[in-house]
Amino acid sequence: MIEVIEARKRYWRRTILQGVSFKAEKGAVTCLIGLNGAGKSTLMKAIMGLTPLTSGRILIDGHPIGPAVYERVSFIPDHLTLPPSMKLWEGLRFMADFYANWNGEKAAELMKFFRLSATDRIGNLSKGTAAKFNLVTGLALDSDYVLMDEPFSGIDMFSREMIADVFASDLIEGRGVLLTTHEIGEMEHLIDQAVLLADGVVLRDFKCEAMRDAEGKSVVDVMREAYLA
Ligand SMILES: Nc1ncnc2c1ncn2[C@@H]1O[C@H](COP(=O)(O)OP(=O)(O)OP(=O)(O)O)[C@@H](O)[C@H]1O
Repeated sequence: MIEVIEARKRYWRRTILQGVSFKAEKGAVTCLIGLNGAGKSTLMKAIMGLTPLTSGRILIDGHPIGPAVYERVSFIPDHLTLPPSMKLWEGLRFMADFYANWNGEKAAELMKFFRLSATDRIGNLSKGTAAKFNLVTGLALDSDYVLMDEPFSGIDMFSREMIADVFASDLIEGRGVLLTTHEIGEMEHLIDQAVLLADGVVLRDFKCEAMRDAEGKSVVDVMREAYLA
């Protein structure tokens, strides 16, 4: 389980997170929702140790974040970070050389799943294809948790469906997924838990199925209530 406990973050004089707490369970898809600038990416980066919290704690399966736990968590940012001059196969080789927990078989399976061509150059990929390759590089790491920042952003409907299929496949099963997205409508059925952020605090934190069963509300319904109230 990823536990974020009373996370506070200040950039200079601006307070972005004012005591955010939530849990993202293994085997579940947890979605961080918030309007632009709510601090979603900041939280993701803090979990990966890429930006320090001003105060608060983050635990992965009970252990404070640090080098020992990073192999168990992979982070898929909202853009590809591999050099544009590389061909896809070179990017995969780079990942294999760099990460001890790289799983070549999984990478090959994902390349096939997304119908990507290993001889294409990263810099020439369309936005949606780059997003798919970005997912390949993150999901082919054998990690217990996967963090994804806006995996559906700017991607056409069919590519989104393809990415959604990965969520339902054994490539994800058993792992904990924490993602941010603006495209909540179509992706709602993939999400187990939603955490709504605003003004640096958690407005709502709920299990989607229980919310549907108990109150007949979709995630979008709860978002309307929370953000338009
Ligand atoms: N390095 C930084 N220095 C100063 N301010 C920053 C820095 N990084 C982020 N911020 C500010 O922190 C706030 C939260 O940013 P963050 O990227 O976490 O939001 P977000 O919820 O991911 O937004 P979006 O939905 O637009 O991606 C924003 O107002 C942003 O301008």
